[in-house]
Amino acid sequence: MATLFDGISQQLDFTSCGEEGSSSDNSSDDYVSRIRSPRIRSPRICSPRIQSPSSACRTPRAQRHRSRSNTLSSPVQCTSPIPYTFWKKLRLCDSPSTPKSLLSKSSQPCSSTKISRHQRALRFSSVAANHVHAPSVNVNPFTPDTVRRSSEQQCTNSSRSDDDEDYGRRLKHSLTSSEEDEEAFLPPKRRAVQAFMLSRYESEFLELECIGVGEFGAVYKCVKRLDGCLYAIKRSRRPLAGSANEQLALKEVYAHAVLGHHPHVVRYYSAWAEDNHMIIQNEYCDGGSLNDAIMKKEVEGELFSEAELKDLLLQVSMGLKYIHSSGLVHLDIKPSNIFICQRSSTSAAGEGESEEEDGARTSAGVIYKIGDLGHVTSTSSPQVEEGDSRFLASEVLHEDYSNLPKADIFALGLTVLLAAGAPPLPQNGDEWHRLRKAQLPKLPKELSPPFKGLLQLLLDPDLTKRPSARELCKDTVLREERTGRLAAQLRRELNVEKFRTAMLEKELQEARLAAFSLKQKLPPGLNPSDKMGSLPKTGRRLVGRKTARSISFGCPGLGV
Ligand SMILES: Nc1ncnc2c1ncn2[C@@H]1O[C@H](COP(=O)(O)OP(=O)(O)OP(=O)(O)O)[C@@H](O)[C@H]1O
Ligand SMILES: [Mg+2]
Repeated sequence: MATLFDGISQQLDFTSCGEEGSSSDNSSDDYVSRIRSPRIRSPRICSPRIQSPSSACRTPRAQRHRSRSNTLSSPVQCTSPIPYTFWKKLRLCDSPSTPKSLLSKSSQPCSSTKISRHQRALRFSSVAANHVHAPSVNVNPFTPDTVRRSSEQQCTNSSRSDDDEDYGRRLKHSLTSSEEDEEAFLPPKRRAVQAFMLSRYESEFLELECIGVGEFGAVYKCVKRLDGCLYAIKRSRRPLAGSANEQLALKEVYAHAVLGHHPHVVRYYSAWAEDNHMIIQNEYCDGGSLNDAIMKKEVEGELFSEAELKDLLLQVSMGLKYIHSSGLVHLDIKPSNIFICQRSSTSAAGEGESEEEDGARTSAGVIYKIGDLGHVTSTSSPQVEEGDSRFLASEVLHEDYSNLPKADIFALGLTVLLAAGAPPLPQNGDEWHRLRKAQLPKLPKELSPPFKGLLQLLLDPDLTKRPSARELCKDTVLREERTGRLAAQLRRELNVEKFRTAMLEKELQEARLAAFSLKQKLPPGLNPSDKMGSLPKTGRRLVGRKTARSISFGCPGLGV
């Protein structure tokens, strides 16, 4: 996030921030038509549900994966940095094409006169006032309040039919009576993801490159014009309003917003809808995805060491522990949804960071973060949209949602096996079933029996035997590496302190000897201690005669 973009000189020109009513050559129509031109053509995707292991695993995801290579190569998607002449027009302040200026124009169509600061403020407040009447506000289903209310609702009202009309009526009531706020937490008519802002994306960000294409859309590495930091901006592939994908997009935003900051969860900054596309601004992870790292190792003929694999498992477990403790489950854990930050930055440290996370930060210089929250759902009232069938636990396939966190643990086990060099996972067939019986695939390098045993446990068909994320964080097999590293670090620090103490003792000894010989050489009556009065003769001490006197020779804290 904090990396400065230095290849292109940024122009944040505040000097001409000015009068939005002033004339300009730039036509806003031209601008709007430009931003409306679709960037991405997506292939058709069929129904997302999985019915049985054999047919199932040919999920839309599988098709998406196949189509990804095609889409990746499309030059249309990977927009290169906007030419200078183009983005110069999109600067924050003086462009007539910014959302702000377009807003002003629309609210005062015939004005070509300059607008005073005061007038402008009034105009904006009247625009805001108009929006006070806008009725629809999304209800985030993952906030603790909503989860509590919806489960209470389920208990007390299990027989009630929740048809749309009913929700509409309740939502209407909730808007008219503050006492009926409770009602607003029932499933509302959602605010559609629609174009209600002009291109904030282009005015606030400079697109550098396309860094990934997935089910949801394309992800771009961008620099924010205002703060100069890098972000990953995820943009939905196709217009979303009313589409099934709208739900996925909203889920991702809801989950991010509720989760807040954690060192092992990709950080979320903002989200908005633009030209019917959902746009999500996330932390940019400079090491790419774990999938990229695995492929790179494969190409180079290298393997993750067992210590690295344990570190991966431990870090992702910490992220999962956080997600699960928030009453949510990820349901799409896989290498392409785990991101890597190479730097050991302070941004890795998040709120509520505990000792174990602190350890993660200082360990190997690589921080793993869970991303892509498009499948997140709550554990108490799950709405399951199965993720990639290759990583799907069989209980989820059989619609047993009683312990969904353990499905994440299962997927994490397979993720670590892939990092350990396992062959590509099957989407169905015998091998698919063997993995669900905890039969590990052949690995290019044997793992130690305790670690292998732990991985086997993660895949256990009896989900109660799979350790929870919390238990994994404490597991001695995973922590021994870290404990060993910590012990070595402490040993180094101890040695430094010992050396420092020895040096101080030596200096002290020399100083005492020097003082003693000086005292010997001086004639009686010229004893410096007498002159300075700091060392009165024993017989003359009036106070503290029985206590030993200490003298400092420039070694603070060390008494003689
Ligand atoms: N924060 C990020 N930092 C760096 N790269 C990212 C980031 N977010 C996404 N990417 C890249 O974009 C790819 C797709 O992102 P993401 O998984 O969020 O989208 P998706 O459409 O849900 O993908 P999929 O369908 O494969 O799960 C990732 O595999 C990764 O290569
Ligand atoms: Mg993904």
